[in-house]
Amino acid sequence: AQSGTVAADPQQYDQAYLSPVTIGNSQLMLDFDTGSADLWAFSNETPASESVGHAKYDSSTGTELQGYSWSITYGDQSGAAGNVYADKVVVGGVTATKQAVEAATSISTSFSDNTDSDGLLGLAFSSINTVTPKQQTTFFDTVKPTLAKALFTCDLKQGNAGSYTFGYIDTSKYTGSVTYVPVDDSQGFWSFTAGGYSVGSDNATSGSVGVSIADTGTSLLYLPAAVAKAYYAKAGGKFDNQQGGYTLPCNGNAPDFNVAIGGKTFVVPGSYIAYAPITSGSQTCFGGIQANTGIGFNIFGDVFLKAVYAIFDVSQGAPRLGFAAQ
Ligand SMILES: O=C([C@@H]1CCCNC1)N1CCCCC1
Repeated sequence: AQSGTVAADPQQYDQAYLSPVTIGNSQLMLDFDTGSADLWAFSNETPASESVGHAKYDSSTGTELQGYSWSITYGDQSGAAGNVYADKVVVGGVTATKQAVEAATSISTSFSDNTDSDGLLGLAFSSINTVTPKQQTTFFDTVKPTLAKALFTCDLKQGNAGSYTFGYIDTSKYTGSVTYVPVDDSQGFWSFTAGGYSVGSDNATSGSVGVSIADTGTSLLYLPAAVAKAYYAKAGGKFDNQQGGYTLPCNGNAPDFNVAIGGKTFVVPGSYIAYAPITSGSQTCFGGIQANTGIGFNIFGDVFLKAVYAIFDVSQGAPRLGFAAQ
């Protein structure tokens, strides 16, 4: 049975985390994304003008799936599209001998401009994979039958390299016990329900955060508008239309955000929520907590995930998420 671990290296401000992946004879840095289900990469089929500074998948090592294509648009309206190959994919020593690899023939500017990332490796449920005419499986679903345990874990860190594991839980990576909650995979996401919250030392959790997805590919923590408002009222922040979200002082006094999941309270340090100066050198920071307006559910992105050890587990049949303090 297979198991393995791979580094998750943070970009500036932990905007995304990139991991080395070997596809055929190509080595690329991919953004592991539990909020989508396509493995796509810059490739020899991507226009040179769109792939400056990127490592590319050389599809000559793959077997083209004739007549297959893919096209994905993300929540921020970025996207990509192209052709499909079956090829060998190795992640941290775990091998998928025939993984659907989606070679990009067109890519939106936000991906072309981010030269740290050579593509995405989707880890949501394969039910939202975009390949047509025959939907393909994610890397995790492809290797799942061969894994020691049908699970993967995520250990992201603030400003430091973290890791993903496949097939095993690294008990040295967390403190205390793991709290498991049921996952509703009906929309293709790792969706769970979060409970009460509190701000700072005020430990009387109140309200209910509600339906949320765990999304390693999203930088921030998107919460109900009322919760975001309550946080920034205590943090001395404000909604800044010009910045397109809440901002707050970078002065190190941002309060923690506490949220109950499965009856256990998890703490997001205030230092994670004073996310980044709005412009270099500014004393005003863009907030790591923002309102989920227009999304319809909460997104527990990297601002939350780097505060915990997370286990994405289908070993029990029904999918579940495990969270532990780190
Ligand atoms: O496009 C996304 C995200 C974008 C960032 C990377 N993860 C996937 N979605 C998740 C939230 C609901 C809408 C779709």
